Amino acid sequence: MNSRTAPRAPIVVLASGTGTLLAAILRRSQDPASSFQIAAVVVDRDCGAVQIARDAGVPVVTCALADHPDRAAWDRDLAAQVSSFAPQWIVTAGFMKILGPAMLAGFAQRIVNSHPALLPAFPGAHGVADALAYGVKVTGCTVHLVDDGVDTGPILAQGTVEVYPDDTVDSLHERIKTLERDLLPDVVEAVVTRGVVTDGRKAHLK
Ligand SMILES: Nc1nc2c(c(=O)[nH]1)N[C@@H](CN(C=O)c1ccc(C(=O)N[C@@H](CCC(=O)O)C(=O)O)cc1)CN2
Ligand SMILES: NCC(=O)N[C@@H]1O[C@H](COP(=O)([O-])[O-])[C@@H](O)[C@H]1O
Repeated sequence: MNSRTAPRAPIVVLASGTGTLLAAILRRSQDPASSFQIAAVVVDRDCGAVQIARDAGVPVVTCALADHPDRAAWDRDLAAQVSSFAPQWIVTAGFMKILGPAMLAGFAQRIVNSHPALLPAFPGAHGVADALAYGVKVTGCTVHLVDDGVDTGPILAQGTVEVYPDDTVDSLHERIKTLERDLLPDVVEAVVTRGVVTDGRKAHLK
């Protein structure tokens, strides 16, 4: 049985949804061979991710936009809360808020997001519905670095999913999530252990 002696890199996961991507990252972190640990889960609303974190004994912080006077104050508070856990990397796993200047300055090039479409196609909060409505035959997911745009950051990995004629948003999204639950933990392990080289728009795992 591999038993790590090296300290595990702390990461913070941001979530807003059912939390199945968080659960996948959590499972990977609990593998004796993994190189990272989840120091905290930060949510912007009450959601399924909260109970998943609590059941695993992971600290949960809620930072809701409605609890702040404006978006900039929310962004600053979010950055302060995340910083308090001294993470090496941040992962947005179904986090449904666009991060602002405070978060991006505080963690430049250290935020990884998983998006349920093949970027640059179908960015935004409704990527699966937009791809289905467009009539694409193939879609998928994209794991990328987060920048000041919306889903415009350098791409680290992608996976493809065939679209079936009878697909609904839910059936297609579930197949995409199945892909993400493998790809995102793989990328997290890779960025923690190998790091990332960026060259303009392009990014490569070392
Ligand atoms: N600065 C960035 N922040 C975030 C990015 C990013 O690429 N740059 N990715 C998102 C995740 N995401 C897509 O993968 C995404 C999530 C939400 C939205 C959005 O339009 N949110 C609205 C509110 C929607 C809601 O509350 O339901 C908003 O923030 O006003 C776009 C893309 C994580 N953050
Ligand atoms: N644009 C952001 C976005 O749509 N993110 C998507 O939210 C889902 C979260 O699933 P989960 O709540 O089951 O982990 C994932 O499919 C992720 O790609």
